[in-house]
Order: sequence, then structure tokens, then C-alpha cells
Amino acid sequence: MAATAFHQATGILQIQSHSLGLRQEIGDGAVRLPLKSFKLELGLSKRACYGSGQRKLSVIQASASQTSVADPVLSPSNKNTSESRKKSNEAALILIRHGESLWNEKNLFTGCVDVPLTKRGVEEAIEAGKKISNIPIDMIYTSALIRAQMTAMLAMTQHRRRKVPIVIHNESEQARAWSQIFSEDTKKQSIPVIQAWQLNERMYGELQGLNKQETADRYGKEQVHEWRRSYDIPPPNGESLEMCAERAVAYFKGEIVPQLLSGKNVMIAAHGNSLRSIIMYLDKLTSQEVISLELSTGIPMLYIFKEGKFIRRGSPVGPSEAGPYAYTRTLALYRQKLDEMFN
Ligand SMILES: O=C(O)[C@@H](CO)OP(=O)(O)O
Repeated sequence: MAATAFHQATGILQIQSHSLGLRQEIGDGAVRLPLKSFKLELGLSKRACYGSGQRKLSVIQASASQTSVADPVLSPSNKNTSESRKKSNEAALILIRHGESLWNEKNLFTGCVDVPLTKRGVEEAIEAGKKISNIPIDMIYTSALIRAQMTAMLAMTQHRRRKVPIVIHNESEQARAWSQIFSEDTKKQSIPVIQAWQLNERMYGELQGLNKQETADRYGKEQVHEWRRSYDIPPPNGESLEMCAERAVAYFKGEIVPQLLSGKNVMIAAHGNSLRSIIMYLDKLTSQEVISLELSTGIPMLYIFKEGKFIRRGSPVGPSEAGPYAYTRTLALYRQKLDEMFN
């Protein structure tokens, strides 16, 4: 459980947390792994160490001179939306690993095999959506795989802003032409969803479809752990985390960072390993540190992009978003507006 207090005057949100939603995995059975020393300080990107112990996180609010997030909900009648977007000096980045898939449930190596969610995975995605229902989202990126796409769409059913996520089809001229929208107002009430294979799960090579436990029994626990978690050792004919990072992080830098720079708030729904590679980049983890980075299914993580830096805001642990997130002033204002408009 997490205890929080938000002080309106100072804008300081304190979280007392046992866990930050990262976990240690045995097969695909999740065991939560509280962080040993995880510091959140604005302006500093801290390395995460993983171990046990209770943490008290104090997140100091950004300066009061910040302007609003890029969403007309903050200024429905304001004609200067683009101007405020230009001035906006922060953007939210949500990362979410897909909910449980049918092969997670069966403890099979999945990789790029396109397997849908279980009922539990559907529920995880909906719960995740509740946790981020007050965070602004202007663009959604998913992998090309259905488990990530289902997760994003199910999560968005819970968003209070009620914008419509719309999959962008750029795969051919015809697809582009046939999916055009002819109303600017309708466009404003929608969120583009971009599907990118570069965000796919790491290609697991000849392990795809094999049972994780049986593979460990056959090749030894250590060998399988090396294939699954090391940075640069690929599974047979598959991608190492390093190879996965070459495409996922390149895509993140080339396509997603420019959106954040323009003030857009972004959600990425992807996979254990494509997200591990992105988090390794965001948190500046070493190839040793990334070995112990494990992500739970369906747990959204929030970063703030500000002045070219990614600041981790913690991760949800409670049943709602009230505890997990250290809102910045901008996010708190966005939420307040949603309260005023939709309550
Ligand atoms: O099977 C997979 O594709 C992944 C994620 O479920 O497995 P691992 O935990 O080994 O990264």
C-alpha cells in the first residue's frame, strides 16, 4: 500500500511506498520486488537499484511558472492553444507493458508471436487505465502486436478526457486516403494511435513457443536466465536486449522524443523487453543494472520530460491512481480541470 499527501500550496506530493511496480519474475509468475534505493529528484535522473526495503519518496514540485499541458481541456475557449503548447515546458510519458497474454499464462516464450490477452490481462489493462485516467494523453504508440494494442485500447476506455483513440493507417496510399477524417473538431477529440514493429517484444528466436520451465530444466537455469535477462547474449537465433534496443530506442529517439519536445503527452504500450531497453535508456541503467529490471504486466509507469530530461515519477502500487503518481503542478491542474468539467 502507498500513503500519499498532496500539499496544494507547495505542490509537493509525498508518496510512501513499499513497491514501485517492478517485479522479479519466476517464469511469468510475478513476485513484487520493492526498490532498494530509488530516488526521485527533479532534474536528476537517478539509477534504480533493485532489492528490498521500504522507501519514502518526496517529489518536489516543479516551478510555478510552468504552463499548461497541451490539451484544450485546460482552456476550452482559449484560442491560443498552440501558443500555450509552445510555452509548455513539460510533457508526460506513460510506459505500459501489456496485460497478461495467453502465453504468459502458459509460461511460454512469446517474443514476436502475436498472442492476445487473457481475461486477467483484459482486467489488468482496464485497471491500468483507471490509474492513468487523469494523465493527459495526446498520442499513443503501440507495438505491432495485438497484446499491446488491446492493452492501450482497453486502458483508454477508462480515460476521463474521453478522447477517441484512432489507429493511424499509413501502410499504403489507399489506407491513408480511406481513413481520412474530414472534421477538424472531430480530429481534436481524437488521439492518434501509431503502431510500430520497432516496439515489438524482442524476437525470442528458437525459444518462441517453448515452455520456460521446461527450457530451464533442459538447458539449465543459469543459461536460460542469461538468454532472458542479459544485455548482450541472444537466445538461439533471436535478439539480445542490445539488439532489441537498437530498434526500440532508435524509434523512441527518432519518433517519440520529437513529439515530447513539441509538448505532446505520450503513452507507449509495449513489451517486457522493448520497454526494458527504453527504460535502460531513460534511467541510464548499465548493462549490469538492467539484468534485474523486471516489469509487471499492466502496470503503467510515468515519466515527465522536462528540459530535455526524463524524470521518473514513481509507479502505481495502489488500486487507484491517487497514490501512485507524483503529479507535477501541470498534471495536478489538468486533473483539477477534468474534475471541474466532467464531475
Ligand atoms: O516470452 C516473452 O516474450 C517475454 C515476456 O513475457 O519473456 P521474458 O520474461 O523471458 O522476457
